[in-house]
Amino acid sequence: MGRFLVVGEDAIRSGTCTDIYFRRVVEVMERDGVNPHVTMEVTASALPDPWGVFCGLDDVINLLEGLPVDVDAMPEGSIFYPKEPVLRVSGRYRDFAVYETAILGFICHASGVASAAAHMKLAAGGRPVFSFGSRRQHPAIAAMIERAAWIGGADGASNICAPEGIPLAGTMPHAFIMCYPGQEDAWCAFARDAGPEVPRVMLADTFSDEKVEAVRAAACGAAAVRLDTPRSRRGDMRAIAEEVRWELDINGYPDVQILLSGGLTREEVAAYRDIADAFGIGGAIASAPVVDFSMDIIEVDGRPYAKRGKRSGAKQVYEGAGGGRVTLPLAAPAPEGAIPLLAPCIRRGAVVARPNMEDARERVLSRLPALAGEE
Ligand SMILES: O=P(O)(O)OC[C@H]1C[C@H](OP(=O)(O)OP(=O)(O)O)[C@H](O)[C@@H]1O
Ligand SMILES: [Zn+2]
Repeated sequence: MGRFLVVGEDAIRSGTCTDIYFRRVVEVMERDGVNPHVTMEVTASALPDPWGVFCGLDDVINLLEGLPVDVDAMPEGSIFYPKEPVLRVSGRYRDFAVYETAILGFICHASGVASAAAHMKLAAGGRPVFSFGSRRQHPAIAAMIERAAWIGGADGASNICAPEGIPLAGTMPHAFIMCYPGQEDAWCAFARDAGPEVPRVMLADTFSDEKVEAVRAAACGAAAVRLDTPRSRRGDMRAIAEEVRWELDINGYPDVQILLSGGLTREEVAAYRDIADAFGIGGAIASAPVVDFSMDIIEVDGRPYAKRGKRSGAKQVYEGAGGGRVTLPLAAPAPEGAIPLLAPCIRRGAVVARPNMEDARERVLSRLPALAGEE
């Protein structure tokens, strides 16, 4: 273990970062010479919302590359529904058993974040949503969090360690304001000295009433004000934002925008999207509940075989022209005109298709309008 309590890549890659029972049963099976060829499928029996966004496949492919397994999966960014297989792994059980923990960990966490970002994006009704919550998670996974938020549809991320290609978004912390004699000193310093590419978004909730500070910040060159009003003062946040809008307009700042942040929920974003110009979302995306995926044997030595509660046999998920979905046995004929969603990713250890972050994001964004009706 290095300087921080973080499990390193080697431990993950070697299968050491796993649940002890996998190691124990593999040892028993080794002694008994048991190692059947199995096919396992990953499904979520239930979801907090009608649908989720599949994410985290990139890490799974990197993990399994080179192992004697075949992997098929929905592309990252696919919308999935309860009980639909999103991933399938085939091989001799002992050759990949210990990786189940990491496989599930990668996709449960990333899919939870991406799903929350997508639902938040829908709630915002087209208004920009920025991922401000990497501070709500362990820093070692900041890049994963921001990648998943971006794939889910977030319009930018606050953590500098976000993967290349994700626009960085940030404003200013309250601490900055408090390091200057007064708000104007801080706002004017920011307006004057921040880099030319930095949007002049200024906090307008530190010491005085938001509508007063907003006009004062606008006078210091704010292009937008961020209202991060503490819960103890929040009351009717909508009314506060409406007043701020009114005062900015009547004082000659109709172009100064309003960015809301601070513990915002999906419901609040939906309620404020007509009065706010953008949202900074932390915990509601970064700390979203993980998707409760499980990984289950559904074939042994080529025969359908599943435990209670799971459907046996390898499956394919088809999407029809109108977005209708059906899950059929893999060997069944494809419905006319339907698109099969699970595609080969690894064949005998060789990667045949590698996820692409931008393709995944586009896959989500292209589906969001149709999904609005399913919220
Ligand atoms: O949705 P949340 O989980 O609340 O996080 C969203 C915002 C709110 C928080 O404000 P503060 O805690 O006031 O931090 P700062 O003053 O540094 O902006 C910080 O700016 C986060 O980026
Ligand atoms: Zn603050």
